[in-house]
Amino acid sequence: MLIVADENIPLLEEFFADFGEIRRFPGRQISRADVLDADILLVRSVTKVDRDLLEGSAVRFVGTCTIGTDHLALEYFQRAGIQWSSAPGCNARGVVDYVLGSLLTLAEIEGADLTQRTYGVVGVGEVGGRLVQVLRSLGFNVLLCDPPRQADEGGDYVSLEQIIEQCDVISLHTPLDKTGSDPTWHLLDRERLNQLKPGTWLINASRGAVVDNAALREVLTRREDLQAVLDVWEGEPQVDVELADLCVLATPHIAGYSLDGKQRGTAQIYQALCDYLGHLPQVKLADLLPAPWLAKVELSADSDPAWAMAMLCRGVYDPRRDDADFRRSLTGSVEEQKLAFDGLRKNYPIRREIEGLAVHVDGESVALNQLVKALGGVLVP
Ligand SMILES: NC(=O)c1ccc[n+]([C@@H]2O[C@H](COP(=O)([O-])OP(=O)(O)OC[C@H]3O[C@@H](n4cnc5c(N)ncnc54)[C@H](O)[C@@H]3O)[C@@H](O)[C@H]2O)c1
Ligand SMILES: O=C(O)[C@H](O)[C@H](O)COP(=O)(O)O
Repeated sequence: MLIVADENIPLLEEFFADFGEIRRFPGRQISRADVLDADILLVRSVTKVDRDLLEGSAVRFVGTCTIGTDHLALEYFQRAGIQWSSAPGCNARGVVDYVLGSLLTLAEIEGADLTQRTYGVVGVGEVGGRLVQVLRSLGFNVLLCDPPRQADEGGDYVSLEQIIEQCDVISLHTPLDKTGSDPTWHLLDRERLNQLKPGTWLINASRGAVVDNAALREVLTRREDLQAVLDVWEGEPQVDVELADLCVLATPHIAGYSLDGKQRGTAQIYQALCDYLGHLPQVKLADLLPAPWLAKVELSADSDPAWAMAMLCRGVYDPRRDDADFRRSLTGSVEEQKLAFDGLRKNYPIRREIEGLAVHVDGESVALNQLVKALGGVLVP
């Protein structure tokens, strides 16, 4: 069996070597010729997998080791009888950690109290759902917007208009969808961006085109009260440098790039391929994931909870480093910038997740115990 794979998929050898030959290519360059004889195609988000790529090839299974599926032509797969799988939720926690780190930076710059703000989560699926859970467990006021879920399940949802009207912080977690009953392409268009409440913080770690980037640049230029954090960009790997300059944090689509998230993505596609082929899975992620460098944190029971939150989150992950690396890369020619965007992602440093962090609180503190649990940490004796 021939497997063609994006070279940036971690643990390819460990998970897939037993199935046959693996040929690796840079994800953006996988071509018709490369996949012609392949049985299996394994990609990440940067490979557009459509009829142009696959027609006439032997590919019968496509696995994307990512949450997003906007790079896959799913209707064509169905017509052509090609099985596929994505990796739902694999790196959702990494995105939550990114949002938490961004909130800490925004609060520091603005002198704001995170407990006093109203949060709007737009898209309450794998990522948004986990984010809502963490924010609410921290005692924050959170409004939810998810028209498809609202239509299916009813419940405690508000409209995007209400989010824009009432929220101090808006975090976007929808898929990128140009069609359907609730399209998200330019969900935040010029009109909606202009309506943002004074002082709104806007975070986009979903897909670049969920926000009209040109309109955002124009609005941020006029309105100094707004603060934006962007991890994703229209036209990646090319980035609007002026827009990046206007953002508080700007990063090269790495919100979900925890080691755990990336390896989980591979493991989920391995499981899906085993199901497709009727194989009994032999490889377990738990045997491959290394122990985290930060093994355990000790907090004194009289620590200030706001300080403790910053320590715990930033001790595991602080997006300011990614922001600094990215900004340094935005100085060369457009071609150099595009290469740097991919280079920063390819050579991304090891980063782990807050969930599962072992924390010992030395003494009695209900507030600290609640904080650790809210962040997903594990209280240890
Ligand atoms: N930056 C990163 O590194 C990174 C990492 C992981 C995921 N993502 C992206 O984040 C997004 C969310 O991922 P997910 O796993 O939570 O997806 P998901 O499919 O689990 O959840 C998306 C939610 O958005 C809702 N939704 C759809 N259209 C909507 C609309 N018009 N308004 C409001 N809500 C709408 C859906 O009903 C669903 O509940 C995706 O675009 C994904 O590609 C980015
Ligand atoms: O959709 C996803 O899972 C994320 O956006 C993921 O971080 C994309 O990473 P890439 O496939 O571009 O390496």
